[in-house]
Amino acid sequence: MFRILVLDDIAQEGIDLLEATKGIEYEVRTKLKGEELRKSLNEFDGAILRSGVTITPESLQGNTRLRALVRAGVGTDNIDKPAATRRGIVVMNTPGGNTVSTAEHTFAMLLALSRNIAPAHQSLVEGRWDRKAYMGTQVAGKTIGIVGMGRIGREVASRARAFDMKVIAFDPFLTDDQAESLKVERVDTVDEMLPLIDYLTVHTPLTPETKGLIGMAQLDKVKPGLRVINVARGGIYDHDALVKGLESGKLGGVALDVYENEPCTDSPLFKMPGTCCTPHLGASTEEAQTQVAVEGIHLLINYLKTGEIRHSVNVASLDPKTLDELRSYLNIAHRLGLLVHQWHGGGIDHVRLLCRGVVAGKDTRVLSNAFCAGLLERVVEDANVINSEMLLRERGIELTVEHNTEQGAFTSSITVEVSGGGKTVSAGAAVLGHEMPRLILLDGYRLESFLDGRLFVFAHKDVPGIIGSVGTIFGNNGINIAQMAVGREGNAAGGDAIGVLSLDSDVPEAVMKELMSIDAITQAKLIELPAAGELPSWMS
Ligand SMILES: NC(=O)C1=CN([C@@H]2O[C@H](COP(=O)(O)OP(=O)(O)OC[C@H]3O[C@@H](n4cnc5c(N)ncnc54)[C@H](O)[C@@H]3O)[C@@H](O)[C@H]2O)C=CC1
Ligand SMILES: O=C(O)C(=O)COP(=O)(O)O
Repeated sequence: MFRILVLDDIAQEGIDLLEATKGIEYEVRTKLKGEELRKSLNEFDGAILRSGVTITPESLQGNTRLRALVRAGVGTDNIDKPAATRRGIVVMNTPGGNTVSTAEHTFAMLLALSRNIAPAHQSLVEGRWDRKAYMGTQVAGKTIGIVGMGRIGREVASRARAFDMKVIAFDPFLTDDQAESLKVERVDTVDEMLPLIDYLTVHTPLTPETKGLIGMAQLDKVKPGLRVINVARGGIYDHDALVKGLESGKLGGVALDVYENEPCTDSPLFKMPGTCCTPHLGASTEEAQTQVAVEGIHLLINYLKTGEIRHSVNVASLDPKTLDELRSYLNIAHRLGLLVHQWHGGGIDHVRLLCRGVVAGKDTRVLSNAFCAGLLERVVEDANVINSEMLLRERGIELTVEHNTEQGAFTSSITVEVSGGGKTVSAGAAVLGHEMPRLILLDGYRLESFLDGRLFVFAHKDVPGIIGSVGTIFGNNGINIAQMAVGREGNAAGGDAIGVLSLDSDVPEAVMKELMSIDAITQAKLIELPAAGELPSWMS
């Protein structure tokens, strides 16, 4: 049974979906913050939220249960993503669901500003019939500047064109070809468009580059009377510059849907003429809310039940097809991580992963995540496929991933090498048949061994009788050997070799000592791997 927490008001259709899904329990707890939020998050496997709740590092402090946070909407700026990643929590959003509604709201604001809709309505509420005071401006023939030509920016552009407006756009990722096909004029900087435009609308996240995009300095560059609209994120326009711009007439109107601190009920702008403000309503339509709630709940349930990751903003996506194709390779990558961690046994500073054959052409980021999870799992509490690569890099461990799509002896194989403390160990694995993970390489020696359960690994001199001596000690102590593999240097006896025995039971300390006393053995270790067919919780 998975438990899901609904942290914000989401559409009933999303709640109905939770209700109808077997194996899911849910609770709605809105307006949570502080300690109450922290405690609640630790009682659930997944949570869904909108912009009404803020997930800080403190909200996730001590969390051992939560696996996924889904934003029913676009902006995930209210979720501390590094903190979530560190805790192994995948963060997903529903990017397309509210695009059209937000573009429509932008246009509603633009038209409301142009025709003084809000104050004119208010004048009637107050019993005044004053047509002269509310003379407007026609939008046809005017020029609009759009900063951010992503999903919403493009929808706004197409609506502006339908209103016979000229569109000038800035987005660092907008190419000339795209601009041509979108019928917009592309510019290289925001400053370039400022003297040319009658309206400015922004559709970017709040980033260090977009924060204060319109500030005091920009007021000197604008065409006087510019009307500005922000339905993206508070802070993109500098608040004081907006006030100053309206007072001086440099700005002819300000429409805001979003604020630096929300909820925001107290701003000098609300009372100024020439403004039109709404309380973050861009995505608040029945259509958008139904779509983001249903999609968000699907994302949560699919991740918890199958491991499928879509629209993640903090880890690589893992769609059902890729998950299916890679499942057995994720499994061996994870097992290799566990194996080399134990075989190396010391501090690691460099990790190398080589994907070879068919698998090298797939999404190897998830494979390296699975390997890193295995590598850290026994030393870092809660290391998993979501956070392990970040944890590895935070510990100053360098990770390199190489690909070679040429097939070797196997259709696909994964080889890993870890170094540190003057020691390097390596291991390779492949999947035989349908789902049989096999160790095919250890410290450069070719062999073929099981990659599960309890393994006794011993480096030794390839001299006659060594296998017999090891077998006798295990036999005398009632420890059954299920499978045995030996790899050695070249074809001749007498060199260095490595042996891997699969054991049916544990090896007591005293027996290990006895084994280590065999002269020809130079190094031996007992390695614990998941049982055959056992998958880590994040993959099952
Ligand atoms: N008011 C509301 O209720 C809603 C607000 N939003 C906000 O709208 C914004 C845009 O959403 P989408 O279009 O869906 O996102 P998107 O990711 O499709 O588009 C964002 C665009 O901004 C561009 N960009 C990033 N940095 C830039 C910069 N410094 N200068 C110019 N362009 C830059 C990106 O290249 C991208 O094309 C987001 O911040 C989102 O949170 C989204 C939905 C509802
Ligand atoms: O999707 C977004 O980024 C939004 O800003 C919409 O916010 P909301 O879900 O309406 O709180």
